[in-house]
Amino acid sequence: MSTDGRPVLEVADLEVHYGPRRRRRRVLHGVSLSVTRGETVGVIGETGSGKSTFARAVLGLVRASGGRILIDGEDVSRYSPRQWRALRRRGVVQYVFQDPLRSLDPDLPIEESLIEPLLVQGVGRKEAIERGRAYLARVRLDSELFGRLPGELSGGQRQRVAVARALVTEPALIILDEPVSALDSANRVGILEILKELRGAGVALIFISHDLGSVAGVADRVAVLYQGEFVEVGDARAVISAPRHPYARLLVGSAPTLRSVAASRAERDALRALLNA
Ligand SMILES: Nc1ncnc2c1ncn2[C@@H]1O[C@H](COP(=O)(O)OP(=O)(O)OP(=O)(O)O)[C@@H](O)[C@H]1O
Repeated sequence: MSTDGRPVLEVADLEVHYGPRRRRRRVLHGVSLSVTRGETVGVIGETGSGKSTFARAVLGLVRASGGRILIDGEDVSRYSPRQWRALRRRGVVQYVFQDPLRSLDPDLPIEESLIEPLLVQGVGRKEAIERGRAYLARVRLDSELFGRLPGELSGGQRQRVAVARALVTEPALIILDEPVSALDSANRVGILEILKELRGAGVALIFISHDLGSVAGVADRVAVLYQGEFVEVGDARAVISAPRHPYARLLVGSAPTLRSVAASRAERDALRALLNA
């Protein structure tokens, strides 16, 4: 891991509410997290705990009702929707969703999808293609697939393209919201390996999942979200081997990917190898 200790993301006392005034409901409460360059932080929690809301707030897709968000040193807390759009377009912060079709234009060949953010940034087409291809190779996508439409790829291949697309602008921070949840076990392990490799590249990653097993081998630190609050944040190995908060203990004790009979032996072995590497 290469980290210079400088926070790429600083979130302090974040509050998010949903709903109109009288039925206003608090979904995130006093959430604080800081992520440094080259660091991967896993955010885990059960369904409805507020994981996606956290991601959406950091991407400016939902408005925070309180607290502060600093991205690469810039206070974005009071940004207007237009400023947020400009920030996302600059490619400083990128995202990968569970369903890669959400981040890829179904009518654009994948190579075009990949170079689009670079063209928006003013990079010339020739250089954009070169850089795009380099990232597709990095996520181990066969060059004969570059001209295909997203619908002509498998789910795992599409997710590799989405990861390459997130990387191509060399962002400071990538937020991955359940990036492997929809994949079969072979593709899941493939994407986890790629994410692990990224740790050495200086990019900060936030890896959101309900599944501790997926996060375990990739994250340096783990933050456990419970009913809209981080109840435990710490070194991944420490949280996994000796969780302190009762809810974290429950999560660790029932981590499905590491324990369930539904997970194949090959998947469990591969995850253990990642965990021990
Ligand atoms: N746009 C919205 N308007 C109102 N309530 C919402 C909205 N989006 C999410 N919620 C509610 O906020 C809470 C947190 O949702 P969120 O999607 O952040 O949870 P999550 O931890 O990502 O869950 P999952 O793992 O199922 O995706 C849930 O109770 C959800 O119903």
